[in-house]
Amino acid sequence: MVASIVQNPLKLGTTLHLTPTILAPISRPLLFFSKPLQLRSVRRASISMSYDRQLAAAKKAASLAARLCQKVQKALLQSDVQSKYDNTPVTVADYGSQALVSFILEKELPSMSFSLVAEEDSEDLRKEEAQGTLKRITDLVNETLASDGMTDTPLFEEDVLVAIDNGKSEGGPRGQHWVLDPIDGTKGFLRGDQYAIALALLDEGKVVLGVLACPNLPLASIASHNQHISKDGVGCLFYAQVGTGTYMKSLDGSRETKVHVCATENPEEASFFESFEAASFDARLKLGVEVPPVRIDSQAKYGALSRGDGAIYLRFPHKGYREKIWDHAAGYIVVAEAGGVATDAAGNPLDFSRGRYLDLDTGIIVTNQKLMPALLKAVQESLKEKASSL
Ligand SMILES: Nc1ncnc2c1ncn2[C@@H]1O[C@H](COP(=O)(O)O)[C@@H](OP(=O)(O)O)[C@H]1O
Ligand SMILES: [Mg+2]
Ligand SMILES: [Mg+2]
Ligand SMILES: [Mg+2]
Repeated sequence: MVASIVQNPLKLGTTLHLTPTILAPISRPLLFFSKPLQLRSVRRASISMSYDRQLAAAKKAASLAARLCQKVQKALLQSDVQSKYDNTPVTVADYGSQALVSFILEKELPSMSFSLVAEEDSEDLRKEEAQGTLKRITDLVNETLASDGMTDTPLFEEDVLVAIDNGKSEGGPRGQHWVLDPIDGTKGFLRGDQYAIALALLDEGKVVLGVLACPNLPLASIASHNQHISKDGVGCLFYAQVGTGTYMKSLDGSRETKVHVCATENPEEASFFESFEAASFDARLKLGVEVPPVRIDSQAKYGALSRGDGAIYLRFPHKGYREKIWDHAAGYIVVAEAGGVATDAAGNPLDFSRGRYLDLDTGIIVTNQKLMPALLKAVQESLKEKASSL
C-alpha cells in the first residue's frame, strides 16, 4: 500500500507570559535593573527562548503513540472502528494515541501548566456499550507504556478517560497550549496507507514546535520521479523548533538529518501533493504543471514537503468546511523551519491563535518561498475564474 504512494511574541505585557524554564535563569538578575531595562532584557531572553524540554517530551510522546498505532493497524479489526457524530471514522488507536500523548506530556513536564487542544473526546467511550472498547484502549495504552519501561504508571480506565478529556482546551492567543491530532488521516490509517501523529506547541498564539510521526512514510523520497525501490524502510519522525530548523530521523531511532524544502523556482517542474478529502481545486494548469498530483493522507504531506519530495501542497476543501488547528499546526512549523511557507488563498499566514478552528480565506497553500508569489497568483486567478463561471 505504501508502494501505491511511491508511484503515484511575543506579547510581552509582563513577565507573566514566560514559562518557569525561562524565568528561572533570568528572574534573579532582573531584580537589579530599572523597569524599562527589565522589559528589554526579558524581550531579548524570550526571543532566544528554548523549547528543548518540551520538544524532547513531544518526541517521546509522538513516538510512543506511533508504536501504539502501528500495533493497531497491524491487527485492524472491524470492531476497532467507531463512527463519530460527523460520520468520520475514529478507532481505538485515535483514542489510545490521544490518551498516551496527553498522559506522557503531563508526566514529563510536571512544572508546566498543562493545556491541550486535541481532536477526540471521551463522550462516546463513556456509554454503556463502549465498555469493551474502553478496556481495549486502556490495555493498549498500558502495553505501550510498559514497552518503554514505564511500568510504574499503569492507568485505570477512568485515568484514560481523563487523559483524553484533558484535550478539551480552547487554545487561544495567551499562554502555552499543546495541539494534538492523535491520528491525522484516520481514513488512510484504515486503508493501511499514510497517517500521522501530529503534535505542536503554541506559545502566545504562535506555533513554536512541532512533531510529526509518520509510521508508514518511507525514509527515502516519495517524489513521483523516484522509481527505485528503497531498502531504507519506513517510519519517519519530523521535528522542528522555532528558529532551529527541521530534522528527520527514523521512528526506530537512527541518526537525525536536517531537511530542507525543494528549491525549485520553476513552477512547471514543481510536483504537487493533494489530500484525498480536499482535492477538488486545481491551479496546476495555470502554472503549466503536467505531472499529476500525488495524493497522500494526513500531515505526512507536510513532512514529505519539508524534505523536498514535492514542491507544492494545495488544500481547498468544500465551501463551509472549517479547518481545525490540529490538522495543520505541526505540519506548518515542520515546513516553515525547513524553508517553506504556508498561507491561505489571500496570502495571509495561518493564524493558530483563534481557538480550535483556523479561520481562513478559502484554502491552504504550502510551498517554498520562491514559488509562493507565482502560485498565489495562479490560485487567485483560478478562484476568480471559478467564481465568475458559477
Ligand atoms: N470534507 C473534508 N474536507 C477537508 N478536510 C476534511 C474533510 N473531512 C475531514 N477532513 C479533515 O481532513 C483531515 C485529513 O486530512 P487529509 O485529507 O490531508 O488526510 C481529517 O483529519 P482526521 O483524519 O484526523 O480526522 C479531517 O479533520
Ligand atoms: Mg478525525
Ligand atoms: Mg486530522
Ligand atoms: Mg485525527
